[in-house]
Amino acid sequence: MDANQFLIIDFDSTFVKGESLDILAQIVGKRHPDPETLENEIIALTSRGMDGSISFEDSIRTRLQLLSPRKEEIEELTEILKQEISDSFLRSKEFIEKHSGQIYIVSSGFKEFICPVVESFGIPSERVYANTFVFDYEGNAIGLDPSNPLAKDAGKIKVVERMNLPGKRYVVGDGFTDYEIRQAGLADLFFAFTENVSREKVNNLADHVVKSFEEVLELIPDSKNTSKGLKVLLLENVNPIAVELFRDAGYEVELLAGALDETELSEKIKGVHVLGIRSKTMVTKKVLENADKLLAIGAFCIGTNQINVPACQELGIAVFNAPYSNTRSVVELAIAEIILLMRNLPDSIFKMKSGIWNKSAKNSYEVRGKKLGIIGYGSIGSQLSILAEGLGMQVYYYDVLEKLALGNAVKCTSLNELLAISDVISLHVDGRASNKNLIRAEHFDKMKDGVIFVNLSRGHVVDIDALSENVKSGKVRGCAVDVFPTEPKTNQEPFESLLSSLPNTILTSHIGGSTLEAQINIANFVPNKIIEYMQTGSTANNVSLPEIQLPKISNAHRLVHIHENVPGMLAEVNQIFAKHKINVLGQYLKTNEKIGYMITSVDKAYGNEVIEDLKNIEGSIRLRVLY
Ligand SMILES: NC(=O)C1=CN([C@@H]2O[C@H](COP(=O)(O)OP(=O)(O)OC[C@H]3O[C@@H](n4cnc5c(N)ncnc54)[C@H](O)[C@@H]3O)[C@@H](O)[C@H]2O)C=CC1
Ligand SMILES: O=C(O)C(=O)COP(=O)(O)O
Repeated sequence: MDANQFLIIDFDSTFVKGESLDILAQIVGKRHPDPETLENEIIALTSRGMDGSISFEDSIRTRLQLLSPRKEEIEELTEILKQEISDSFLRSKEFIEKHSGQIYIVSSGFKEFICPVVESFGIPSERVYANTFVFDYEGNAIGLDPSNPLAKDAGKIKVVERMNLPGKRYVVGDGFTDYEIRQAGLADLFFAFTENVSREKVNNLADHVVKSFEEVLELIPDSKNTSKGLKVLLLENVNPIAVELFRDAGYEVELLAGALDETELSEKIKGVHVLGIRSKTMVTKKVLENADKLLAIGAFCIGTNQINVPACQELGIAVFNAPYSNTRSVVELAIAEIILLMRNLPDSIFKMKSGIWNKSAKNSYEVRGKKLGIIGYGSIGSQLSILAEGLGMQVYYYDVLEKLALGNAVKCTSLNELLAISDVISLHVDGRASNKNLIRAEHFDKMKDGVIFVNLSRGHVVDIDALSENVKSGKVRGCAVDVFPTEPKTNQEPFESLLSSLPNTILTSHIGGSTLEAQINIANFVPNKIIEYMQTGSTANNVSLPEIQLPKISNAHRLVHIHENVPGMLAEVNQIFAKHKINVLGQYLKTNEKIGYMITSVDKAYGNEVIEDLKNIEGSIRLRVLY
């Protein structure tokens, strides 16, 4: 626990297992004419006071009048309570002793029996806020000190207000009066403690319902680690650096070597807050329907076509990728393959390995002076353009978007123009669905005879049957293919392709971006973006939500509200802040055609109702609270 964090703990049914006055009723009952009725009356009054159905003041006064305990009976109660400390508090004794300076007991019970119990945990009486008895001259408790705020309704609120603790305050208790502290905006979180008793009404109002004190400690958002309890699932052998980064940031990480299919992932995704994948894992609508906790997806690669991004957008899930981390690796492989294919080397390398010497210049050419046609002039295409020019190639490109021609590259105004002019064709379009079979039989017909064809983009972009036919016929003199319509999920699964037995053909196992440099770059880039998003709400570089870049917050809360982009949303949100008298420190809103992404920084004081009201606005998709 950080030095600026404070725990405010209730006593009855929280620190100890039972309700002190109920136990006292049993003790007093020994000298009472009708002990059973007395006990039942006390229990009923305690319970009604606890769940808020009668005022606390009435509940405690009536109970005291009924009991009128004697001093020695209170001492007997103290001894019983020492034996009745809640199990999880006993287990956490060392923690409590260590942090006792930040732990306060705030109870509507009585100091006379609370102090001796909690003192053994290192909590001194100065940090116990509770009522005190008023005794008559015979030693009978006849009332309670009326000047103590805890003797009245809303007493806990007054006490905590006066304590004025300088930092984050977390209230742990089982009763409505404990929740009231949070409701009054005087606590940052309220934990409904159910180890001994569970009150539905109170649980419904809590930030967290916990079964033990250890659970409270797990959930306390310590300022260095706001990610406790958040789960990250990483698939497809993402570089271990990513695992380290997430773990260092406090996440619980599971790393699997291969991809998962839709059914497997639909099961595995449950309870996961962050999913990390590469190009193989399909994040479909069905997977997303099962993703009950998912906040962000990291594509540890460039392409995001494997993710249903529109569905993520509708669900308010942020999707991040690494748009430039493996660009150079793909380009270098493309260059290498173009040179190998122009020299007709793949087959002769293979022959040498089988002991066949074939020194010949047949079908072997330099790349210098040849025309390279690049389809898709994005990051990879344009980088290839520069390197290929460095080798003396004449570059032509075609892109659906207007792109700046780098160096001496020449823009083609149509795909057909590029196909007809190029000696080498290299595909670098993205994997959007409409690019399925972008290159098919009719396009091969338009290419030069003896063309070299390279595809390092996505498998479904090329009609494999048509490519195979054209390699067989010699129309395509050589091809390199790194990506396939169907690829194995793991290195253990077999690979089959029509292209396997073709001449002058290089087949690689989707390793265009698989260099150590690229994988290290990606493993640093993606987790950092996701961690930043989770901590600050910044969506810079994400591909599903509107982009907002924000600094870290201190001494404030940030409420992230993702909603349908409908008119009046900003006004509705701000009406709720106004209604609850919330001070807005800063507000940022960005929309796209479908959704709005709004971040509001507020000062610390806000109650659970604000959250509920914001969630209930029609068109709300998701609400996150950042500390
Ligand atoms: N083999 C591998 O290991 C790798 C493959 N890739 C693939 O390469 C693709 C391209 O990567 P970047 O260049 O970084 O992406 P990018 O988004 O910067 O570039 C793609 C370009 O293709 C253009 N385009 C899309 N459809 C087109 C069409 N039908 N005709 C003409 N132009 C079209 C776009 O306008 C864009 O300029 C990725 O989306 C990914 O699928 C990326 C990295 C590694
Ligand atoms: O970056 C991309 O889009 C790729 O295709 C590389 O995918 P990978 O991470 O090697 O599965």
